[in-house]
Amino acid sequence: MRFADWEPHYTAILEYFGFEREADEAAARLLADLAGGRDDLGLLEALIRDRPVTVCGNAPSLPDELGRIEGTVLAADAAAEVLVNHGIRPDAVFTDLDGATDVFVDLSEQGTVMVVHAHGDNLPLLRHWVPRLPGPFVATTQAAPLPHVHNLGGFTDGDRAVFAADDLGAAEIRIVGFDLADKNVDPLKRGKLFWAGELLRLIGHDL
Ligand SMILES: Nc1ncnc2c1ncn2[C@@H]1O[C@H](COP(=O)(O)OP(=O)(O)OP(=O)(O)O)[C@@H](O)[C@H]1O
Ligand SMILES: Nc1nc2c(c(=O)[nH]1)N=C(CO)CN2
Repeated sequence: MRFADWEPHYTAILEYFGFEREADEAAARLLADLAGGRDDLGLLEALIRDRPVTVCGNAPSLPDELGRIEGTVLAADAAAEVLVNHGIRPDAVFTDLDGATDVFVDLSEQGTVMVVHAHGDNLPLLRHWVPRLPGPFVATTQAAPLPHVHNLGGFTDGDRAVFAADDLGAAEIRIVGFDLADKNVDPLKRGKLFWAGELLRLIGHDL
């Protein structure tokens, strides 16, 4: 999605949550510095283009849906750990790092593409984790893109993975481990899941 098409949705999200665009922009600049020019978007695209892709969210239903996974596996944040615990190494992990553990470092060492998202509320996490991830790396922002910091559209880790699969030409996108009506989450998370649903509908996924 072009930034001009994404921007109205982004502005609405900033307003809804009271997030600051300037803070997101500062985070994107920090991530650009920390990444030091690493940019494996081409590798991510090669994993996705013309292939069936499964995006795994971290709803409590994920373990029961593992049998539906096929093709390239994109994990949303802590869903990666659930997959690893069931013997599945994701091809890429989309993360703002709030679910990061040393499992992410192991995955990075094994060649999983880490798609790390900068926003105004994760600067300390970026500083902590980015230097510890040695493998393939893609930097993303929800604000205007910078050189080597991409904006493929989307907001939460899960819907951003679906936007990336869509943008990078997946042959088919299967979505598992998403429960956007989950009541066992705090109000902030409920708002994020609401927006995930709105954004996914925009690109033809009505969950
Ligand atoms: N019921 C659910 N609970 C949690 N995550 C869900 C759910 N349904 C779908 N997801 C997707 O799974 C992603 C990863 O979930 P995780 O629990 O790791 O959330 P998170 O790190 O708090 O995510 P985010 O920071 O994007 O809100 C979420 O970003 C969301 O897109
Ligand atoms: N500023 C800001 N941006 C975000 C945040 C957040 O908590 N703060 N959380 C996200 C996904 O959970 C995505 N983007």
